[in-house]
Amino acid sequence: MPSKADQPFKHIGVVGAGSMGSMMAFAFAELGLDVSVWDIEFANVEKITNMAKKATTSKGKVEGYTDLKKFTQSIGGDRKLFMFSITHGPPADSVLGMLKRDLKKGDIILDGGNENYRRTERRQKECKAIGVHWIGMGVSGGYQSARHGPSLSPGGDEQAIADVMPFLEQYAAKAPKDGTPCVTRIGPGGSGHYVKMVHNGIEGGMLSTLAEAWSFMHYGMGMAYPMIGDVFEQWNNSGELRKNFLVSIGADLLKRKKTPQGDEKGEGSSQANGYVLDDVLDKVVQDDDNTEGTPLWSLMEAAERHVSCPTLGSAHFLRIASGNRGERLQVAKNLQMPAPKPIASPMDHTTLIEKLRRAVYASFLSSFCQGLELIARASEDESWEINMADCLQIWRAGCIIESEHIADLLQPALGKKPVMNMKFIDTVAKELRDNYEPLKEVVIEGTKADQYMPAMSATLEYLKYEGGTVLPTKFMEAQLDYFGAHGYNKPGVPGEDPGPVHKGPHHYEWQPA
Ligand SMILES: NC(=O)C1=CN([C@@H]2O[C@H](COP(=O)(O)OP(=O)(O)OC[C@H]3O[C@@H](n4cnc5c(N)ncnc54)[C@H](OP(=O)(O)O)[C@@H]3O)[C@@H](O)[C@H]2O)C=CC1
Ligand SMILES: O=C(CO)[C@H](O)[C@H](O)COP(=O)(O)O
Repeated sequence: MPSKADQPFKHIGVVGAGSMGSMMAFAFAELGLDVSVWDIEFANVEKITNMAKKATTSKGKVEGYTDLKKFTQSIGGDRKLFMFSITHGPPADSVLGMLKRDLKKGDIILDGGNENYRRTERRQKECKAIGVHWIGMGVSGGYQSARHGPSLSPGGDEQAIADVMPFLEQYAAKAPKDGTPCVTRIGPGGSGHYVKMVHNGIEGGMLSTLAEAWSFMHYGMGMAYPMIGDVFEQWNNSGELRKNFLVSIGADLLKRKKTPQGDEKGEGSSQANGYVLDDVLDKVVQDDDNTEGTPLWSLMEAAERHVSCPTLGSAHFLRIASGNRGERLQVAKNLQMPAPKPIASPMDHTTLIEKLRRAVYASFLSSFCQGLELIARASEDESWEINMADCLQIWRAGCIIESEHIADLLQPALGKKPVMNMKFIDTVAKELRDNYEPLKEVVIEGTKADQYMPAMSATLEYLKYEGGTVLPTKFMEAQLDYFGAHGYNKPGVPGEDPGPVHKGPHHYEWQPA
């Protein structure tokens, strides 16, 4: 890892003092950089200025600005370095528009927001015209990692990224096994934001899977929160789900009791002895208010690039249905669906929990397979030459999808050449095959008890049809030919079975028009 002396930037401008931007500012100051922070809201700037007064570990200064010109002028050095951390889309465009007049040739802007890669590429072109480098950089791990070291996926100009790499390597999370910084140049253009988008798509599949497992244990097996927390803790300690970030925070979350004082803002305060989780409603709304877009973009990309990502898709549609609770409650009155009920399984408790663990693993691994296949497809289409093993390396720490066993399984099996279908890899296929039966049993038990299992059941179907040899699409293809003369291929005919992915030469006149 480079020393601080190799780091050419001594000052950085952070654009946006939200949850992420403010935490990044203090992390940079701790690394010894002077930090100027700009935010459109005076209250945000005031907050960060007050925090800076109390910060004891900062080696550099942290100063806040609402005046953009004063902000840029405050940043020292021949070349200015910025970190954008604001809401994607028009907000980021409008701030770049205002900032542009104060930028000079050679300046570098790292966009640490979750931005759509096409917009990133547009901004790269706009900035290139004035000699400025716009680097689309995924920053993963939420505000805690932003403060202590996230997983970073920069994409864009090779030299500009090489110039900031010593700084990024200092800032990034370090892989627990060997201390390697969880950052690498992903590739040109919008590839860095693309990889972060897919990271969040995988994250969506995993979040839904784990929520389904929690619900299965709580509503299906009658287990209290701390008991489920113990199960998650055991899962996280060893085996296929070991050192898994979402499983580990799940264990912590399930044991968090309310206290008379609550947190520093009084949230979670109660004189009674409940759990903080009791206060959380079943509404995920960030897709509705358009502040986040990554899982949605992942799905749009999957559909457009013809990559089958049903675990990510089902997870996302659950989220969408959850957001409009008002509508849902109205529908509930009409649909009269049975509520999840206790699971009446012949399996004993320990056996069922073990099957559930393996079902969760199958769904997690399938989420990775789907996401990685999307990266491989995009890398080929866009000529990005993404090293897929590098993606696993940067996901080893500091990020939400951190999963030690999955990284140990996938990283050695991947390399520079994109693997278009992860199930071609024998070790991956074996793991999926070995965990198919427990996944099936869990989905059956859950479905019989009206449990919610969108991601897990989508994974089950995915495993079946991805390697299926007698799919029902035989009948679908015939119907398509019946009403649309779409043409079909014939079984056993050389050049047709399996043949290329082309329209078949045969049409049967089922019903003359
Ligand atoms: N939270 C997370 O876990 C992660 C978030 N990200 C990404 O980081 C970025 C920041 O997220 P986060 O800190 O969570 O979000 P916050 O909502 O806390 O911060 C958003 C920032 O964007 C600013 N902003 C919004 N609209 C405008 C506008 N029109 N003009 C100028 N500034 C504007 C906000 O300013 P103000 O408050 O003054 O309106 C605020 O500083 C987003 O792109 C997000 O997708 C990436 C990884 C993880
Ligand atoms: O980027 C993130 C984590 O990786 C952020 O937490 C983001 O807010 C998650 O939102 P979404 O699920 O909508 O992507």
